Amino acid sequence: MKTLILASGSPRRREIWQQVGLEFSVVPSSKEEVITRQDPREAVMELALMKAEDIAGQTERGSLVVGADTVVVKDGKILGKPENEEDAARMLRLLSGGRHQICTGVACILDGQKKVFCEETSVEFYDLSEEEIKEYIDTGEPMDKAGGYGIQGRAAGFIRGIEGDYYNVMGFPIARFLHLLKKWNR
Ligand SMILES: Cc1cn([C@H]2C[C@H](O)[C@@H](COP(=O)(O)OP(=O)(O)OP(=O)(O)O)O2)c(=O)[nH]c1=O
Repeated sequence: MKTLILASGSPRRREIWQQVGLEFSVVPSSKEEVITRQDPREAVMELALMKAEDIAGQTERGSLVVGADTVVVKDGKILGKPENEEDAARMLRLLSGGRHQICTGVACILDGQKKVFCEETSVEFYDLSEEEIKEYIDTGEPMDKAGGYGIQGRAAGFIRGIEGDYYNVMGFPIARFLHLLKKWNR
């Protein structure tokens, strides 16, 4: 097995990798995330690749470096992490009572070889009252998460349904990644 490096500071991604028994090191990229593309799939793949390239330049041969980036997409518009509590409330109001998508881009680099993909999951929210939104923001949970919520936390109570990979919503499509690794090792 190659040396695996997770180029992400996200505690959720670390948990998911640990859950499936991967052995890896964490080396987060400190590159600033600037979304320049309108197309969400292109945007997350570009950012994931930027994070992986940043770390791949500092690693030894034989290291597989993996970067990822997650955004929420509502009516074609990208929602990243909220800038402040008011921004989080705006995002949650937008997501209330409807369906949105989560796009996670994943970029893998091994000795200059690159593989990049994007996984999409659809999530539907129940209607949220202003009081629920305020209470949720008061927990502090929305602030470091795309779209202002965490499906793995209290926002579990907002979810009417989900179509696709749950772990993709949490920030990393683990099964598709492992499938890619198996094919790569052949
Ligand atoms: C929608 C949603 C997002 N998130 C999180 C996953 C990601 O950590 C975060 C999106 O931010 P990202 O910019 O993808 O990742 P990050 O800043 O946490 O880490 P790094 O840049 O070092 O790779 O939102 C959840 O944890 N649960 C959810 O339900």
